[in-house]
Amino acid sequence: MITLIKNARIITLDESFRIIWNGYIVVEDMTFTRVEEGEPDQQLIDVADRIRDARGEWLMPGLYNTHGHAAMTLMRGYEDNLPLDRWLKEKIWPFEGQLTREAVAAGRALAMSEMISSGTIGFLEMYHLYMDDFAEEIERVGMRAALTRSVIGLCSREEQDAKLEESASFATRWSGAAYNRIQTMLAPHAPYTCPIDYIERIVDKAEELGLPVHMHLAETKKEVDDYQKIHKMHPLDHLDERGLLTRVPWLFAHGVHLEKHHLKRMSETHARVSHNPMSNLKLGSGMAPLTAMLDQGISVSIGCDGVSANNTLDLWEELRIAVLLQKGLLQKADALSVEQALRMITSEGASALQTGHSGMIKAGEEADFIMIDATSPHLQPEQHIHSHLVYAAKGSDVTDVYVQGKALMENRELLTLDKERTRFEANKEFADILSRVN
Ligand SMILES: CSC[C@H]1O[C@@H](n2cnc3c(O)ncnc32)[C@H](O)[C@@H]1O
Ligand SMILES: [Zn+2]
Repeated sequence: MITLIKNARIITLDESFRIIWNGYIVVEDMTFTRVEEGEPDQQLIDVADRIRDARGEWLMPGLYNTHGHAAMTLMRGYEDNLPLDRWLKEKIWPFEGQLTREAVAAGRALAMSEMISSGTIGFLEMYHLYMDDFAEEIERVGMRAALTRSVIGLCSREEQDAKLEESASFATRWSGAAYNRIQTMLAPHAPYTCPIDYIERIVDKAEELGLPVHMHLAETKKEVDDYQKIHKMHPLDHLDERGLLTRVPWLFAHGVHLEKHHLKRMSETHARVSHNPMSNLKLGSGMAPLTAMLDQGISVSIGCDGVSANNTLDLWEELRIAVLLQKGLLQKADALSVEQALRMITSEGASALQTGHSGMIKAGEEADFIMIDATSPHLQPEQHIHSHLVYAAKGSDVTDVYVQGKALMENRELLTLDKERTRFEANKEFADILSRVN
């Protein structure tokens, strides 16, 4: 199957960061075979099975959301004013205790629907319920994902081991599935819910299986202060003292309360960070030192976290708040470039998920791309497209989403999810749980 899309503005976000102002792409099965400037020749037109005129729409890499809990879309607006520890203990965990298999599925369908609609093609999922169901659904829907069956270790040694075993067997089962669109990691929830010995056993297992490890880290000051009182050190120093930072590739979520020496160590050990500014603001957790992380050479990508702490899965909004926060906080108008910003939601996100995609538009790469309606007033004049993507674009500007050459959305219509049914199920399941939890 050969698809030709012509008359597109191609925002490659490749190593050269070039824009092809009028060009075309050729997709053969799952792969870009040509990404070129100008008009396609007649020979190409003759062999193409499908030709589409993009009429100047912008064509760019899909976005990556590198930390989240998809089922939590069901809890959108459920609690807006509590800090993390009280939010978890008083609201989230009791609600999650009531989640049925159907409710989890409804929340996840809603999350995927929201992500695809706004141009996100890949995401990291950290959760503990019905992960096989989710993997099967992602395979069917066509997104990319790094999946973790996460564990909380506040239980007996036997229970900890059983959870780790379940986590590892899930990871082994799904690693590389769906033509490599699905990858897996192990994921202790956080240092305050997983004793260090347990984290060490998780790292042992990850090392044995060749998997990365994902964990919430230093999200709130309270959590770090409490940890210091008990262990006399910061959680990251504790991981380092045990030699755990160098044994596996780490992807930490948050990293709000870190000192300079932590950033240096993270850089030295190639730890990655998923920066979640909206969640950190909404839960009153603070603001992560994003610019300092980038200055240290740390690979930083962006995550929306659970919707109940955000309250959307719109990565455009998330990126904008990330950039503006740094500028305001540092009183530095050039704190971050648009190139650094866009890489965080594309190539850095792709590398964090480890699905083997570069997150760039180029020949030879798997054909993942999104298209953006460039006719809206807020994207004019069109000259500074990179700037518009960071400072003006919205999720609703995205019209088309393709992964491995397959359309997940065309002309704003979702093709692998039923939007109306998803909406209905989410409302039904939320109402059902609410009647039991309150
Ligand atoms: C078992 S991992 C999934 C678990 O994590 C909880 N959670 C959601 N958001 C956050 C956050 O920002 N920090 C810490 N924990 C969080 C939630 O209960 C999920 O079920
Ligand atoms: Zn989280």
